[in-house]
Amino acid sequence: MNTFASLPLSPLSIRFDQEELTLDPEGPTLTRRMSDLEGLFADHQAWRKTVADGDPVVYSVVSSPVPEADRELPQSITTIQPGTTGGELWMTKGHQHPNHQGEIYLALKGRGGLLMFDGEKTEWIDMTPGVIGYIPPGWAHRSINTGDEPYAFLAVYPGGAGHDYGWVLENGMGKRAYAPTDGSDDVTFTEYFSG
Ligand SMILES: O=P(O)(O)OC[C@H]1O[C@H](O)[C@H](O)[C@@H](O)[C@@H]1O
Ligand SMILES: [Fe+2]
Repeated sequence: MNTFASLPLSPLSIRFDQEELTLDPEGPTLTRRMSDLEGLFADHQAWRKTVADGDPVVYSVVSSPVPEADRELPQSITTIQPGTTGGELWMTKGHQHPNHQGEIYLALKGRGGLLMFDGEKTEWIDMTPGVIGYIPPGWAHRSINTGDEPYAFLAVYPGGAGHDYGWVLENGMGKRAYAPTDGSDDVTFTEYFSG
């Protein structure tokens, strides 16, 4: 729940700035630095070094004022910076919705991937501007920047869906995505070992 939840609900026009990747009016925002992604990259030593070497911002999320409340339909723009840690592409923490509800993403800028895991199978969608990725109920989801500029996407999700980060720490995401080493554009995948 956020501080906007008590506002009266009325129809709302929200302006999206394609260059700045901002929303106006703006609701809650968050910034995740490398230190916020503890236990998620396979190479813990590389993760620790990146934290010690300046703890860069990995991604930020700006939301509209639509509250995360039951029956509401909030939306947010997530922008992931390009980079790798131990070869693994920079990514969101990833989460499961505790009460299994769907979500859609629309790629806006840059190049990325939508990795989904239902506890057994993984699915990957290449996200380039204009692609809508559908996350069915019960699939944990993580976004990954596969390019060399910021990757941004719009998310629209049920306000009561919630974010379960422990599920991903416990179950992983099935696969990990690494930058290509052969000069191609192809992401390399490895099986998930939480290490
Ligand atoms: O919550 P994370 O896994 O860190 O992902 C970052 C964000 O991605 C999308 O924008 C989702 O709709 C947000 O709800 C989520 O917070
Ligand atoms: Fe979600």
